[in-house]
Amino acid sequence: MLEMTNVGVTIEGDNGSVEVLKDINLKFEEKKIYVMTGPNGSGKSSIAKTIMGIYQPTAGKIILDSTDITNMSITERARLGIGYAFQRPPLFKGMTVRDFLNYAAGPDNTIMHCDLLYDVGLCAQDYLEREINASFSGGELKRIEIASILARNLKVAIFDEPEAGIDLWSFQRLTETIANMNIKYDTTIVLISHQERIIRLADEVILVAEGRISGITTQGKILDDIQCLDTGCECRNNCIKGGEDNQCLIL
Ligand SMILES: Nc1ncnc2c1ncn2[C@@H]1O[C@H](COP(=O)(O)OP(=O)(O)OP(=O)(O)O)[C@@H](O)[C@H]1O
Repeated sequence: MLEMTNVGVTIEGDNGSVEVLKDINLKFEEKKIYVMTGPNGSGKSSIAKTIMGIYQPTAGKIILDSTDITNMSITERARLGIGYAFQRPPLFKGMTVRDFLNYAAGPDNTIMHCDLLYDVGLCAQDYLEREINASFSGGELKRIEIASILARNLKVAIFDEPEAGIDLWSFQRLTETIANMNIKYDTTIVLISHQERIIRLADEVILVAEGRISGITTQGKILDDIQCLDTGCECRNNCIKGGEDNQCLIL
């Protein structure tokens, strides 16, 4: 289990300090799928980065299976089995897709490169020997990043807006793959998303607002709140139509 207790994060920048997270208390259990959702700028990615060690807590504790990881580096946390697929994946110049997946999976791995790329909707033959440079589209980069997380047998896998840039056809396969990862390896999965189809995967939905946890609820409750009206052209309550496939999004 991964547990955050009273976690706060303040970042020192050129224009003074910014308190990005305040008093975060969360428990992520094994084998469960969590979806974190909330308005833009509410702190979802910051929670993910704090779990991964990219941001260091300025208050509170983070415990993974009774090990205190609060002050551990990104590398140490990665070794313990925490993985984070970025919202905007970085480029890895000079590395081919094959090298990158091998690096992610670690030495002596037995990963099936073709299967991994298939799971994210890419054709292995077209991609494996290509260098990960600026010639890749945003959607391609995103899928390769997700494949690198699927390559690892993780305790906690965090996917930051996995749907961004992924077409509708590949999306179906991707959600099945994420759900299978959860069953096959007992991985705790944390998905950051505004999408109804992602929320449908959730055992629990975590609501984030203004750097705090504003609620923990079920997918049923959230989906009730964001269902479209029968006319199919409006969303209820505090939601609007948007996104690439014109879904209802939580404001
Ligand atoms: N390194 C940083 N320096 C300064 N401010 C930061 C930093 N990281 C995050 N913030 C601020 O903290 C707030 C939360 O950002 P975060 O990226 O966590 O939001 P989010 O909920 O993931 O948003 P989105 O849905 O738009 O991706 C924002 O106001 C952001 O500008």
